[in-house]
Amino acid sequence: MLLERTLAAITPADPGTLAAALDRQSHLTKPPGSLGLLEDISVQLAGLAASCPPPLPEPAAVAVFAADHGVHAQGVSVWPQEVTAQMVANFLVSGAAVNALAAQAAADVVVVDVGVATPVTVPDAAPGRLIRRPVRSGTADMTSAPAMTRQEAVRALETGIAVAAELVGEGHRCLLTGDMGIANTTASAALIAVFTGADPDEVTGHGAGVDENTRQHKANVVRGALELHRPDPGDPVGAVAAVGGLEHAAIAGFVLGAAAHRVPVILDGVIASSAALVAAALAPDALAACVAGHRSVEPGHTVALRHLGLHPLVDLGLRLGEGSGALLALPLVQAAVRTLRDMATFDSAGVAGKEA
Ligand SMILES: O=C(O)c1ccc[n+]([C@@H]2O[C@H](COP(=O)([O-])O)[C@@H](O)[C@H]2O)c1
Ligand SMILES: Cc1cc2nc[nH]c2cc1C
Repeated sequence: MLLERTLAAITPADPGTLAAALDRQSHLTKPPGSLGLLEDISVQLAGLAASCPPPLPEPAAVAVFAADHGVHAQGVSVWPQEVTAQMVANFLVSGAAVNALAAQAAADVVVVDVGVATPVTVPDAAPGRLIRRPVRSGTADMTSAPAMTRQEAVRALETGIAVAAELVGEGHRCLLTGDMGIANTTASAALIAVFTGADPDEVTGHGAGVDENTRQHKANVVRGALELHRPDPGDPVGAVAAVGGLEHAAIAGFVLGAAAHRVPVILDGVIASSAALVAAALAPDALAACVAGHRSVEPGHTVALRHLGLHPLVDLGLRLGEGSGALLALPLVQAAVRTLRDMATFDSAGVAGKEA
């Protein structure tokens, strides 16, 4: 099975290359540590590629995984479910934030329908790329049934793995996660509560704009679903099937696929990080490929990042999704590799080192 083969292919960063990259960083013409997180990212990517310096993470592609959520029926979002399909159409005509930010960062955009509930109307001659791999038409309402079956969760995971393989096969050397799914911050909060042990109230936020009363209702919806299914963090497929979303499972697979190909993957916001919790529970070494693009204002995102041990590159008060925060971080990840690759050492530049 593709999932099992992918998990078996994920191995830790190369320790010798990590050491070589750390050593090179300490000889570059700057006070050691002065490039902050960029130094850490450059060392991480060297270890991932087992090459110092690592290849530049370009060209890049963002995959926007789109799906719908049965839990929408509980009144957890202020937006109608049809917006998911309508935004997919908008991505395909380049009208969304992801398109503008991808153009700025020179990244390709692919949209993957893993379970949009409303038929997607693709405008004539739309320039965008849509991969149609629906696993089912939206999830079931997690407050009364598992969101999906285990088999469906595996199919969504394997769809994400296959999309990562496709993009790497085309020559992409940096993958970015994106998501679109009305009500998906509810499923994200549920997953974060499962994998971090946090209380639902602590990890449930305002999503795409619910008021405080609705946020509290949303936290209670999450609490009810967790009491009903009692998802086990030791069974990540079962957990994502019970309270996750099709895009969450697909993004988890996308992360695993990137890690198996030893290509970095820049995570977007709270949806991506909740999916990364699933991926890391399946294969902890997948984290060697993960970079946190940004910190979303959604409270569960901070909790998930802390649990994953990831440090977000930018913190701009974003709460959009679509891959927006990952795209804004992409030039920073590329810059990190350039510093390790292109800077002179104290020796080569004839710059005096620190005094003893
Ligand atoms: O990326 C984030 O952290 C993020 C935070 C809040 C909302 N969103 C986006 O908003 C949608 C979900 O919001 P909601 O309120 O319907 O759950 C979905 O399409 C997400 O991409 C995304
Ligand atoms: C308009 C809109 C655009 C989005 N993009 C990602 N999530 C979204 C949610 C809404 C509501």
